[in-house]
Amino acid sequence: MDGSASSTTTLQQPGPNIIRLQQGITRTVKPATSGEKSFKEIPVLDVSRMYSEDLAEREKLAVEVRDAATKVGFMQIKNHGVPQEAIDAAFDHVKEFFALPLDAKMKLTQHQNPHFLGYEPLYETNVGGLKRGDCKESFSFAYDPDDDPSGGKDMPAIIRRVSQWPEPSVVPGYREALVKYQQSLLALARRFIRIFALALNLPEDHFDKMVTHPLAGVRTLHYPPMTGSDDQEIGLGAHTDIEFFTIIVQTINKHPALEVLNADGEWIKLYPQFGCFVVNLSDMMMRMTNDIFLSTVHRVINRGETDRYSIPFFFGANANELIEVLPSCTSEENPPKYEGMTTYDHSNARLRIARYQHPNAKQAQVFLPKKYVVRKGVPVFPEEQ
Ligand SMILES: O=C(O)CCC(=O)C(=O)O
Ligand SMILES: [Fe+2]
Repeated sequence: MDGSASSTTTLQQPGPNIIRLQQGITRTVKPATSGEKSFKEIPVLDVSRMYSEDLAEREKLAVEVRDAATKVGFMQIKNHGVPQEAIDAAFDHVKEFFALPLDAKMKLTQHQNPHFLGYEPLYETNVGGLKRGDCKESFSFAYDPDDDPSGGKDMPAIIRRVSQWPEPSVVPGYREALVKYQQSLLALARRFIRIFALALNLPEDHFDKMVTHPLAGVRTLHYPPMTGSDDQEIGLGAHTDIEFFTIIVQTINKHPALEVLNADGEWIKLYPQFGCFVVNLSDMMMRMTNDIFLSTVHRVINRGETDRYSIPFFFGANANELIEVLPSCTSEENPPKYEGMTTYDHSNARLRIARYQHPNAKQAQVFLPKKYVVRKGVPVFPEEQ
């Protein structure tokens, strides 16, 4: 699904400090040498200032975001403006859905959807290359321009992803509650990306035209308590996410479950605070910023006896947008490390590797035809029109 966990993989270690993830991505985790200590906790930011009329307030927040983005790649955000009722309603319906018998859920299997949308049962992915794999089940749905009151109009049909939903009688109100939650998160993400623009020394509206029909998919997740006493399963193995950033809400259980890898190779537990979202930067953000902003490796382990639920919202640019390294992130000593790439090509490649059991994963990759590629809404290859 859009921007979802790259369900990456295997912690093989070719060298003592190199983590090799499934997509051929490696992360070097080495003790910080610059005198600056690697992070030991995840910062909490009060983001109410993004709604301030006062630019100076928004800029102060941008400084904090830049600090978290360059040092940690993760943050918790409080006072984000999403009503608690929308969150509660989403969780109520998510719990009801996952409590259905397996055959009812399998009617929505991702294998019958070309865009990897729908239901994925326990152990379908195996991010860590373990004997049993990832002890989680999920349901994913995509951005639908018809549900977006503030955008969607210029979305080419070729990049539209159609979701599958349960019949309304199966879990009454499921689709409505989740789409409502998605809309709230979309509004939040469009606001928050303006703070990222400031944090990157860009005009505040720099990204606005790039997120008019964005990747804004949602994945609902259920992690039952892990059963095995061995270490042959995990909730979700170590990976990085795909798009610009992910916004996660989670049930708060006795044992924290989400863990974030620091530069010393230590797994730092994220203690979720009530009323906060977790925001983690993802690979397209890291690529666009020439590795200045970090897309940090993370994993989930559900210890204890309680079921855990979480709802990540994956936010990326319009799929037909060409993403290039930002000039504000380069210099003579630090030239661009990456070529431009559309969000479409980037995400599809990643999803296919992660969902290796999906029938489409084996077909040759399809790239977005050049005539659809835009830079802030303007065709990049007008001669192809
Ligand atoms: O369940 C969580 O808290 C995190 C899930 C996650 O990392 C993902 O879906 O990419
Ligand atoms: Fe993730």
